[in-house]
Amino acid sequence: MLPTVIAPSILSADFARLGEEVDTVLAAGADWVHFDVMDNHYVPNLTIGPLVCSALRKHGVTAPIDVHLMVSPVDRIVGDFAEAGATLISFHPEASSHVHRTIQLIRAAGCKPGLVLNPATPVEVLDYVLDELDLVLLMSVNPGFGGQAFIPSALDKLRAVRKRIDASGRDIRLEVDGGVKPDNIGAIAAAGADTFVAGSAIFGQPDYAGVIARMRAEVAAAQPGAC
Ligand SMILES: O=C(CO)[C@H](O)[C@H](O)COP(=O)(O)O
Ligand SMILES: [Fe+2]
Repeated sequence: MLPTVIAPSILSADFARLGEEVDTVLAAGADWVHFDVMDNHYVPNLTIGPLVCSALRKHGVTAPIDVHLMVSPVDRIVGDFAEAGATLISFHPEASSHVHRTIQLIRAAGCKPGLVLNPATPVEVLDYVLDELDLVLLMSVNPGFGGQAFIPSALDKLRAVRKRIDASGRDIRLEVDGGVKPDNIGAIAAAGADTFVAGSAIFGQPDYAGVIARMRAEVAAAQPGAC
């Protein structure tokens, strides 16, 4: 199992103080910044784009920026995010006419590619492309909004994807996104996730360091050997 990554979703941060919020959450022990891009087309919400990613880099953020593109069509925006300083770029297969090509586009732009599975997207979408990926992002809510409840069937799906990743023999991260909280992260970790997105659970209360520490402790208890 790869080392645990906690990736706070800035969707739930105070956008009026975004640089400060990101500094604070990283100082509180977060590993990555999860950056949700919504286009009011693929999902019924509109958020932030490459300008904001680049502004965070200019502000001095050096942590990995984990860009989750909920944008259709996706290809045209990949280069803009690579230039803006994205580290990882994940996209939904439904938003690409040629999934393999989009993965190559992300890698050629110098970023790590991830494929996102919605709650109703079958795991077979990973057939033929898993070996090309650095990350599988499994949605445990329908994309578009923060603060939704974790969909329990995501646990079985995590186990199924974990098996495929282990069988591949490659260091592919398994990230879970949506409704992750200190009281369910242990079960999520036990099902095979190593990378945890949490928005409202972290930014929704004042002690970011306390929540992150609790999450790490729950993961460590569920996955002996994880840190
Ligand atoms: O991709 C997302 C929504 O589409 C967000 O990353 C996700 O919902 C995180 O927020 P929360 O932890 O509050 O559920
Ligand atoms: Fe996300």
